[in-house]
Amino acid sequence: MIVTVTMNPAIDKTVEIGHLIPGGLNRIHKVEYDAGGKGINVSKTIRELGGGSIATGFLAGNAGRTIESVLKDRGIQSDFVWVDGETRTNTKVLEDNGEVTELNEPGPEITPDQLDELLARLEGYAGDGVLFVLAGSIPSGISIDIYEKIIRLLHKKGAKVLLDADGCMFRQALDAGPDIIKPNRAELEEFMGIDYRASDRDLLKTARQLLGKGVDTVAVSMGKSGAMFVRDGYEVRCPALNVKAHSTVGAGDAMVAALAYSFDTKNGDENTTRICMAASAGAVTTIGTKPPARELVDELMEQVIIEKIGE
Ligand SMILES: Nc1ncnc2c1ncn2[C@@H]1O[C@H](COP(=O)(O)OP(=O)(O)O)[C@@H](O)[C@H]1O
Ligand SMILES: O=P(O)(O)OC[C@H]1O[C@](O)(COP(=O)(O)O)[C@@H](O)[C@@H]1O
Repeated sequence: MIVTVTMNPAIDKTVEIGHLIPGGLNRIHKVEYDAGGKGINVSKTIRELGGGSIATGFLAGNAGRTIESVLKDRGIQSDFVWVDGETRTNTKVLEDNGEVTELNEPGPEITPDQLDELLARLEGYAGDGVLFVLAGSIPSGISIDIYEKIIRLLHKKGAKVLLDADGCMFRQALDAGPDIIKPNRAELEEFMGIDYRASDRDLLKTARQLLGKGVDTVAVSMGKSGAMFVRDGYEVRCPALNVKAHSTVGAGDAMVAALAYSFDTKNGDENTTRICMAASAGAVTTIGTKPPARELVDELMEQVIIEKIGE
């Protein structure tokens, strides 16, 4: 069983413009709305891949109701804690050259009781064979060590955790030894404390260090440069697939979904790598943050090139 946890869901509003003029008048020629937020995107992609998950976290207001009904329509079970205020809207400004500027809102305020309610629900789902996906930012009112706390809580119950977080939350959560992580290049560079582009060798070295902290699998996504998959006895690098890019927003979530789906279906290392590369490339071809269709993922899996990088 997979449980996705989205503490800070969002309606993703993708606006397409020719070229963004900061400080000027920008006319939008297309708008697309999606039920989003990292864990929710993961649940949507798992569904497309043919798997199932329960989506939980916090929802609020009209935007929250829209997200809940989208999930229902897609056949995804949801169990959110309802809070006051309004679930955020994240605006993605997509230019003709493919560049995306993201404006992500902070999200509603969460009270200690509401957080306790979510923790109780997570504990209720936890057990052997259950994978929790903890993904994305946290709304106000919640301290940055929350993922670390949740990982410890879930591990006590025998569950596994896939973490996709950035900044301090990522760093702090590592102390609890999440089982699978998917940092992107920038997140790993920030963790390494460097302000230049890390080489593949640097990224590999850091990924190996993370394995030493109790992490079982590190997937480092590197945008159009592909990805690296590192676990004990399996170290590979894959160039990105050649697809017609529309919006790269949601590509990372699709990779997380493929990792979770693979864990749940006990896919081997090579198949996991293939489906991660295919699902994430597929997500790049879709409009807004829509998940890729399974048929496309199957086609793309055939094109994945896996290069061994171990020394
Ligand atoms: N332009 C692209 N063409 C093909 N695949 C891409 C492209 N951009 C991203 N991807 C795929 O999506 C994965 C995740 O993208 P990335 O931008 O690293 O993640 P995130 O969305 O978390 O920042 C990459 O590892 C790659 O497989
Ligand atoms: O919780 P955060 O870090 O603000 O991120 C939320 C945003 O990330 C997304 O899930 C996309 O993430 P990726 O591009 O990393 O896959 C959007 O749907 C959402 O608006």
